[in-house]
Amino acid sequence: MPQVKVAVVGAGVIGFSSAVCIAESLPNAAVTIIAEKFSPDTTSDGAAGIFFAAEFHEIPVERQRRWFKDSFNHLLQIAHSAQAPHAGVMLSSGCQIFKQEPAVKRPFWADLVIGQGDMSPSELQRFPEHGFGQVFTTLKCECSRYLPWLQHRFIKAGGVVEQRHVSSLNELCGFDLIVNCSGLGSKALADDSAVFPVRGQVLKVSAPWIQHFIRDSDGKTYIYPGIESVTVGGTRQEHDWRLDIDEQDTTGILERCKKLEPSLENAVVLSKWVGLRPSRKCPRVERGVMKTKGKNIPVVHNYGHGGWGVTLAWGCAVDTLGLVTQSLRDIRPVAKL
Ligand SMILES: Cc1cc2nc3c(=O)[nH]c(=O)nc-3n(C[C@H](O)[C@H](O)[C@H](O)COP(=O)(O)OP(=O)(O)OC[C@H]3O[C@@H](n4cnc5c(N)ncnc54)[C@H](O)[C@@H]3O)c2cc1C
Ligand SMILES: O=C(O)CCC(=O)C(=O)O
Repeated sequence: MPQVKVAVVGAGVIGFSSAVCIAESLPNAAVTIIAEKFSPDTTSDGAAGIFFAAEFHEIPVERQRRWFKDSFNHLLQIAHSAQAPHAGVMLSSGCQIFKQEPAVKRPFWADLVIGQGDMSPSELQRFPEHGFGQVFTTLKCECSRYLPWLQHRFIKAGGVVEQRHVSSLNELCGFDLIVNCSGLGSKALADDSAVFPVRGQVLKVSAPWIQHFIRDSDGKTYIYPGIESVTVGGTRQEHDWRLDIDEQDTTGILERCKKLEPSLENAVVLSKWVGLRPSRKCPRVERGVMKTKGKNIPVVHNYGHGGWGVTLAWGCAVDTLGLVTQSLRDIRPVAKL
């Protein structure tokens, strides 16, 4: 019989990863995921889902390496299994190109992906405006498949799913512990003014001959072949809440991407999409407490992953599980978890 009631707010890649980790690891926790939007309507659903990350300067790099490594190794196992197409996970090889050689040539995750190395001058000839590049094989996780797959796993582990808007975490005072994975919603739910949107527009095109990804290091031009289509992007517009398609952005994306991959001239545009990255100076993965109706309810926050939520989701979920376990030990020291 479950002894502790846990609410996870948010059904994007951060919420579902956390909920699955908790439900599968703590058999005595009854876990309910509560969210306004589920797949296919979350921000996570539209992400290209490439495993890549920028460094957050306020978080120890070792912690970020652990997030990346835990995520990468977990999804690599899925990529090498028969579950891969169902989960939307695949290996993806390609290059990141730079106008000039960067000051930091090796990102913190360089040795955690596969076969990272510098491009040779002859490989770079394809990109006359770029003077430096790196090739590597990483993962791509398409959340429009991954989220339903995680939901299935969550329900199999005894999890319960509830669709509704939460106006305040106080509404959840019937639970013993709350895990807040509400992304941009944390601006209101956690009263966190540091959370802001970074608007991103991408297109999905049909171009099955494109097999390798290309990313300009400015983060605004990328071509990511996926399971059924190629994602081309993008934009990074800070504090921009517009969710409608901007046709000027569409034109700019196609022009920039065709400069890197001229054969896109023959691609057919299948769809256009805008998402708001739940951004913050750095993600918040930490314990807090909510005082309500004379009770202290532990809250574990896991939000604010900006443009890297798919990449960091499993690693942050493992950290979240650790924080949940510590919090439950504080409130139920003798209970079996
Ligand atoms: C164009 C674009 C491309 C991207 N590409 C990549 C990529 O290639 N690789 C990568 O790693 N990342 C990428 N990202 C970033 C990634 O999409 C995000 O970091 C990730 O989706 C964040 O996940 P999340 O679960 O925190 O948020 P979301 O997916 O936004 O989920 C938030 C959840 O919280 C719920 N919620 C919020 N407020 C409330 C409330 N008050 N009541 C109830 N429910 C609430 C929502 O309904 C939703 O279920 C991209 C983003 C964009 C926009
Ligand atoms: O930046 C990238 O290369 C991948 C896409 C992404 O993470 C984003 O647009 O947020």
